[in-house]
Amino acid sequence: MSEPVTSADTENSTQTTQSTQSTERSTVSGETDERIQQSWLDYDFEGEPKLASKELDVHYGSDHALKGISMEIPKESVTALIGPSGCGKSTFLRCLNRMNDRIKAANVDGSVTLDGEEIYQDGVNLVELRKRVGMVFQAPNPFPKSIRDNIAYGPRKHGDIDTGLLARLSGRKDQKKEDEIVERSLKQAALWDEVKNRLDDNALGLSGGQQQRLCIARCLATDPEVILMDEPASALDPIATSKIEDLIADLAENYTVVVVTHNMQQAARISDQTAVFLTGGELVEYGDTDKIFESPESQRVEDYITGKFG
Ligand SMILES: Nc1ncnc2c1ncn2[C@@H]1O[C@H](COP(=O)(O)OP(=O)(O)OP(=O)(O)O)[C@@H](O)[C@H]1O
Repeated sequence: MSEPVTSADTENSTQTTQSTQSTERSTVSGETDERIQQSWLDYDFEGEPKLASKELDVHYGSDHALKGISMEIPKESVTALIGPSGCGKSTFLRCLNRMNDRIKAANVDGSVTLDGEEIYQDGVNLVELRKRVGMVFQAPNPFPKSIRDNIAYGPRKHGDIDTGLLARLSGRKDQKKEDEIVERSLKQAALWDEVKNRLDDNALGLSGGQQQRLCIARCLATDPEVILMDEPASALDPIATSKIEDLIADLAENYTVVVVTHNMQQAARISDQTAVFLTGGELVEYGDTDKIFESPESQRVEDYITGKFG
């Protein structure tokens, strides 16, 4: 097991030994504060982790946004990342498919592995990585193209659908493959029945909830293994939100889903495990969702989930 890298506060020092590796005492604002150094790498689950971060630090210039995050994410499950605004949830999510590489000020140190392979090593093909680890954003962002073109865009770009001259001239076979991918992806995203008769309409004509399911279908079309979702339902009404939540539960049967949410009830409803980040970019607690919400180890986590701050 690797070294403890993340610290967390508790007042009730009844922590299980499962994730506690050493303790030290310090005084904060005159009050006794038990600081516990913890590694969340030993969160106990069956099988190999799909993703693992080790001692992951992110700076934006001099701003230390994530501090020594170590955790393992089980495959084919839903992992929720919760915590107050600015605690680094989105930053952590973006580390999992190297989207932070696109942010000039971002400096990432530490390790992230996908199926045991380091994604921060030289020579990693970022297009291939982001095909395996897809992403869905907060605001639905369909391309201003037809529903069909939105779904087929990725597979065409990755060469899963041949768009070369020969394919275009011989036509039918390639069209059949495209039709199959479009239908499969829309069905997986629970949108097929609503759009099957208007695949050539502009995607911007769909409702917000439909657009978000289209974006999920677009992500699924390239056959990812992991789906990262950054507050995928925060812009949607309750009915559309409930459809997205049902969809996330279904997707977890075949995909590893990591979802950032501000909504704690949503995290409790949809996730198998929950990671609680708190101000300062620390991962304070990580474990089974039921345990986190019913009997967290950390007083700070309890205060956060009971609404005392955040
Ligand atoms: N592109 C960026 N450039 C500079 N600083 C950034 C950038 N993105 C995030 N930060 C900073 O990093 C810290 C963590 O931000 P992040 O967006 O990851 O938090 P979050 O928990 O997802 O917040 P929210 O819930 O409000 O979306 C914040 O202090 C934020 O200001």
